[in-house]
Amino acid sequence: MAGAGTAPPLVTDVDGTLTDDELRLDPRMGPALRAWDGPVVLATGKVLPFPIALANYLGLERTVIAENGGVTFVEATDDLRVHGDREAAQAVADAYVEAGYDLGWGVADLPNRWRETEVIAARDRPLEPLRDLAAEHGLEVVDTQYAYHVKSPTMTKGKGLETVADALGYEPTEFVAVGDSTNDVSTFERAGTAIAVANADDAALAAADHVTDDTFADGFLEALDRVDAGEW
Ligand SMILES: O=C(O)COP(=O)(O)O
Ligand SMILES: [Mg+2]
Repeated sequence: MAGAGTAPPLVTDVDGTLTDDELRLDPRMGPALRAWDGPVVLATGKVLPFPIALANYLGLERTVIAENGGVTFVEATDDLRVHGDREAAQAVADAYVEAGYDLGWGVADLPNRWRETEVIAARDRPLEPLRDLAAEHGLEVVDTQYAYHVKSPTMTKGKGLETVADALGYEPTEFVAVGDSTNDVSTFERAGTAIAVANADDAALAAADHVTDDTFADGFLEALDRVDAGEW
Protein backbone atom coordinates (compact mmCIF):
# COMPACT_ATOMS: atom_id res chain seq x y z
CA MET A 1 0.00 0.00 0.00
CA ALA A 2 0.92 3.62 -0.33
CA GLY A 3 3.10 5.37 2.22
CA ALA A 4 1.86 7.69 4.97
CA GLY A 5 -1.05 9.77 3.77
CA THR A 6 -0.15 9.34 0.14
CA ALA A 7 -3.13 7.35 -1.10
CA PRO A 8 -6.02 9.15 -2.78
CA PRO A 9 -9.42 9.11 -1.07
CA LEU A 10 -11.35 5.99 -2.00
CA VAL A 11 -15.09 5.54 -2.47
CA THR A 12 -16.17 1.95 -2.87
CA ASP A 13 -19.36 0.08 -3.53
CA VAL A 14 -20.09 -2.87 -1.23
CA ASP A 15 -22.29 -5.59 -2.79
CA GLY A 16 -20.59 -7.21 -5.75
CA THR A 17 -17.35 -5.30 -5.13
CA LEU A 18 -16.18 -6.20 -1.60
CA THR A 19 -18.16 -9.46 -1.63
CA ASP A 20 -18.48 -12.59 -3.72
CA ASP A 21 -21.46 -13.30 -5.98
CA GLU A 22 -23.50 -14.50 -3.00
CA LEU A 23 -22.83 -11.27 -1.09
CA ARG A 24 -20.42 -12.85 1.38
CA LEU A 25 -17.85 -10.27 2.51
CA ASP A 26 -14.34 -11.25 1.46
CA PRO A 27 -12.17 -11.66 4.59
CA ARG A 28 -9.27 -9.80 2.97
CA MET A 29 -11.26 -6.55 2.88
CA GLY A 30 -10.53 -5.54 6.49
CA PRO A 31 -6.74 -5.65 6.19
CA ALA A 32 -6.76 -4.11 2.70
CA LEU A 33 -9.02 -1.19 3.62
CA ARG A 34 -7.32 -0.51 6.97
CA ALA A 35 -3.99 -0.34 5.13
CA TRP A 36 -5.32 2.22 2.62
CA ASP A 37 -3.51 5.43 3.49
CA GLY A 38 -6.33 7.83 2.72
CA PRO A 39 -10.01 8.26 3.54
CA VAL A 40 -12.28 5.31 2.71
CA VAL A 41 -15.97 5.91 1.99
CA LEU A 42 -18.37 2.95 1.80
CA ALA A 43 -21.11 3.75 -0.75
CA THR A 44 -24.01 1.34 -0.96
CA GLY A 45 -27.66 0.88 -1.80
CA LYS A 46 -28.13 -0.75 1.58
CA VAL A 47 -29.68 1.08 4.53
CA LEU A 48 -27.43 3.11 6.86
CA PRO A 49 -27.01 0.42 9.56
CA PHE A 50 -25.29 -1.88 7.05
CA PRO A 51 -22.29 0.30 6.09
CA ILE A 52 -22.07 1.66 9.65
CA ALA A 53 -21.83 -1.88 11.03
CA LEU A 54 -19.49 -2.88 8.23
CA ALA A 55 -17.16 0.05 8.96
CA ASN A 56 -17.24 -0.81 12.67
CA TYR A 57 -16.32 -4.43 12.14
CA LEU A 58 -13.71 -3.65 9.50
CA GLY A 59 -12.08 -1.09 11.82
CA LEU A 60 -12.70 1.87 9.50
CA GLU A 61 -13.84 5.40 10.22
CA ARG A 62 -17.60 5.56 9.70
CA THR A 63 -17.89 7.64 6.55
CA VAL A 64 -20.67 6.23 4.44
CA ILE A 65 -23.17 6.80 1.66
CA ALA A 66 -26.29 4.65 2.15
CA GLU A 67 -29.55 4.15 0.21
CA ASN A 68 -27.86 5.18 -3.06
CA GLY A 69 -27.17 8.65 -1.70
CA GLY A 70 -30.41 9.02 0.24
CA VAL A 71 -28.49 9.04 3.52
CA THR A 72 -24.91 10.16 4.24
CA PHE A 73 -22.81 10.15 7.39
CA VAL A 74 -19.34 11.57 8.04
CA GLU A 75 -17.95 10.58 11.41
CA ALA A 76 -15.17 13.21 11.43
CA THR A 77 -17.70 16.04 11.27
CA ASP A 78 -20.57 14.19 12.97
CA ASP A 79 -22.65 15.03 9.90
CA LEU A 80 -25.71 12.82 9.33
CA ARG A 81 -27.96 13.85 6.45
CA VAL A 82 -31.14 12.36 5.09
CA HIS A 83 -31.55 13.77 1.57
CA GLY A 84 -35.22 13.00 1.08
CA ASP A 85 -38.05 10.93 2.47
CA ARG A 86 -39.75 7.63 1.77
CA GLU A 87 -43.26 8.89 1.14
CA ALA A 88 -43.41 8.63 -2.67
CA ALA A 89 -41.53 5.30 -2.78
CA GLN A 90 -43.88 3.91 -0.13
CA ALA A 91 -46.87 5.00 -2.22
CA VAL A 92 -45.41 3.05 -5.14
CA ALA A 93 -44.88 0.00 -2.92
CA ASP A 94 -48.42 0.25 -1.57
CA ALA A 95 -49.87 0.47 -5.09
CA TYR A 96 -47.71 -2.50 -6.19
CA VAL A 97 -49.07 -4.59 -3.32
CA GLU A 98 -52.58 -3.31 -4.02
CA ALA A 99 -52.18 -4.60 -7.59
CA GLY A 100 -51.51 -8.09 -6.24
CA TYR A 101 -47.70 -8.17 -6.14
CA ASP A 102 -45.43 -8.27 -3.12
CA LEU A 103 -41.94 -6.91 -2.49
CA GLY A 104 -40.54 -10.38 -1.98
CA TRP A 105 -38.93 -10.11 1.44
CA GLY A 106 -41.50 -11.90 3.62
CA VAL A 107 -43.48 -10.50 6.51
CA ALA A 108 -40.49 -9.07 8.41
CA ASP A 109 -39.40 -7.15 5.27
CA LEU A 110 -35.95 -6.55 6.77
CA PRO A 111 -34.44 -4.90 3.64
CA ASN A 112 -36.97 -2.05 3.98
CA ARG A 113 -37.37 -1.94 7.75
CA TRP A 114 -34.78 0.80 8.36
CA ARG A 115 -35.03 2.38 4.89
CA GLU A 116 -35.65 6.13 5.01
CA THR A 117 -35.65 7.39 1.40
CA GLU A 118 -36.42 4.42 -0.89
CA VAL A 119 -38.26 1.11 -1.01
CA ILE A 120 -36.74 -1.99 -2.60
CA ALA A 121 -38.21 -5.12 -4.20
CA ALA A 122 -36.61 -8.49 -4.83
CA ARG A 123 -35.37 -9.09 -8.37
CA ASP A 124 -37.63 -12.09 -8.89
CA ARG A 125 -40.66 -9.75 -8.65
CA PRO A 126 -42.31 -8.38 -11.84
CA LEU A 127 -40.36 -5.30 -12.93
CA GLU A 128 -42.68 -3.66 -15.47
CA PRO A 129 -45.57 -2.84 -13.11
CA LEU A 130 -43.06 -1.52 -10.58
CA ARG A 131 -41.47 0.73 -13.23
CA ASP A 132 -44.88 1.96 -14.38
CA LEU A 133 -45.99 2.83 -10.85
CA ALA A 134 -42.65 4.49 -10.08
CA ALA A 135 -42.93 6.64 -13.22
CA GLU A 136 -46.45 7.69 -12.19
CA HIS A 137 -44.93 9.03 -8.96
CA GLY A 138 -41.94 10.71 -10.61
CA LEU A 139 -39.56 8.02 -9.36
CA GLU A 140 -37.21 5.55 -11.04
CA VAL A 141 -36.40 1.87 -10.51
CA VAL A 142 -32.68 1.11 -10.36
CA ASP A 143 -31.51 -2.48 -10.73
CA THR A 144 -28.30 -2.91 -8.73
CA GLN A 145 -28.02 -6.61 -9.73
CA TYR A 146 -29.12 -7.43 -6.17
CA ALA A 147 -32.46 -5.58 -5.80
CA TYR A 148 -34.86 -3.19 -7.53
CA HIS A 149 -34.62 0.20 -5.83
CA VAL A 150 -37.62 2.54 -6.11
CA LYS A 151 -36.09 5.96 -5.59
CA SER A 152 -36.02 9.60 -6.53
CA PRO A 153 -33.69 10.25 -9.48
CA THR A 154 -32.33 13.25 -7.56
CA MET A 155 -30.69 11.03 -4.92
CA THR A 156 -27.62 9.18 -6.17
CA LYS A 157 -24.38 7.86 -4.75
CA GLY A 158 -22.62 10.55 -6.80
CA LYS A 159 -24.61 13.33 -5.12
CA GLY A 160 -23.78 11.66 -1.81
CA LEU A 161 -20.12 11.75 -2.75
CA GLU A 162 -20.35 15.52 -3.24
CA THR A 163 -21.70 15.89 0.31
CA VAL A 164 -19.16 13.55 1.87
CA ALA A 165 -16.17 14.87 -0.09
CA ASP A 166 -17.01 18.43 0.95
CA ALA A 167 -17.19 17.40 4.62
CA LEU A 168 -13.83 15.64 4.33
CA GLY A 169 -12.22 18.61 2.57
CA TYR A 170 -11.75 16.99 -0.84
CA GLU A 171 -13.12 17.51 -4.32
CA PRO A 172 -15.02 14.52 -5.75
CA THR A 173 -12.49 14.48 -8.60
CA GLU A 174 -9.74 13.59 -6.12
CA PHE A 175 -11.45 10.28 -5.38
CA VAL A 176 -10.81 6.84 -6.81
CA ALA A 177 -14.15 5.04 -7.17
CA VAL A 178 -14.67 1.28 -7.45
CA GLY A 179 -17.99 -0.40 -8.18
CA ASP A 180 -19.99 -2.96 -10.11
CA SER A 181 -23.42 -1.63 -11.07
CA THR A 182 -25.71 1.00 -12.53
CA ASN A 183 -25.97 2.59 -9.10
CA ASP A 184 -22.22 3.30 -9.22
CA VAL A 185 -22.34 5.26 -12.50
CA SER A 186 -23.07 8.58 -10.74
CA THR A 187 -20.01 8.03 -8.53
CA PHE A 188 -17.89 7.10 -11.55
CA GLU A 189 -18.96 10.33 -13.29
CA ARG A 190 -17.68 12.49 -10.42
CA ALA A 191 -14.57 10.62 -9.29
CA GLY A 192 -11.22 11.35 -10.93
CA THR A 193 -10.55 7.65 -11.45
CA ALA A 194 -13.44 5.21 -11.94
CA ILE A 195 -12.78 1.48 -11.81
CA ALA A 196 -15.29 -1.28 -12.53
CA VAL A 197 -14.65 -4.80 -11.30
CA ALA A 198 -14.87 -7.36 -14.13
CA ASN A 199 -18.27 -8.66 -12.97
CA ALA A 200 -19.80 -5.17 -13.43
CA ASP A 201 -22.96 -4.60 -15.45
CA ASP A 202 -22.88 -2.87 -18.83
CA ALA A 203 -23.67 0.60 -17.45
CA ALA A 204 -20.83 0.47 -14.92
CA LEU A 205 -18.40 -0.95 -17.48
CA ALA A 206 -19.27 1.83 -19.94
CA ALA A 207 -18.83 4.57 -17.31
CA ALA A 208 -15.52 3.26 -15.93
CA ASP A 209 -12.06 4.56 -16.85
CA HIS A 210 -10.60 1.12 -16.11
CA VAL A 211 -11.89 -2.43 -15.74
CA THR A 212 -10.08 -4.99 -13.62
CA ASP A 213 -9.09 -8.40 -15.01
CA ASP A 214 -10.43 -10.16 -11.92
CA THR A 215 -14.00 -10.25 -10.59
CA PHE A 216 -15.55 -9.32 -7.23
CA ALA A 217 -13.13 -8.91 -4.28
CA ASP A 218 -10.18 -10.15 -6.36
CA GLY A 219 -10.96 -7.34 -8.78
CA PHE A 220 -11.21 -4.83 -5.95
CA LEU A 221 -7.79 -5.81 -4.58
CA GLU A 222 -6.38 -5.62 -8.12
CA ALA A 223 -7.80 -2.09 -8.40
CA LEU A 224 -6.11 -0.99 -5.14
CA ASP A 225 -2.81 -2.49 -6.28
CA ARG A 226 -2.93 -0.80 -9.69
CA VAL A 227 -3.80 2.60 -8.17
CA ASP A 228 -1.06 2.12 -5.58
CA ALA A 229 1.43 1.26 -8.31
CA GLY A 230 0.55 4.47 -10.18
CA GLU A 231 -0.69 2.45 -13.15
CA TRP A 232 -4.27 3.84 -12.79
O1 LIG B 1 -28.34 -2.53 -2.04
C1 LIG B 1 -28.13 -3.02 -3.17
O2 LIG B 1 -29.06 -3.41 -3.91
C2 LIG B 1 -26.75 -3.11 -3.71
O3 LIG B 1 -25.82 -2.62 -2.77
P1 LIG B 1 -24.44 -1.98 -3.29
O4 LIG B 1 -24.75 -0.61 -3.75
O5 LIG B 1 -23.53 -2.04 -2.10
O6 LIG B 1 -23.95 -2.86 -4.40
MG1 LIG C 1 -22.71 -3.13 -6.00
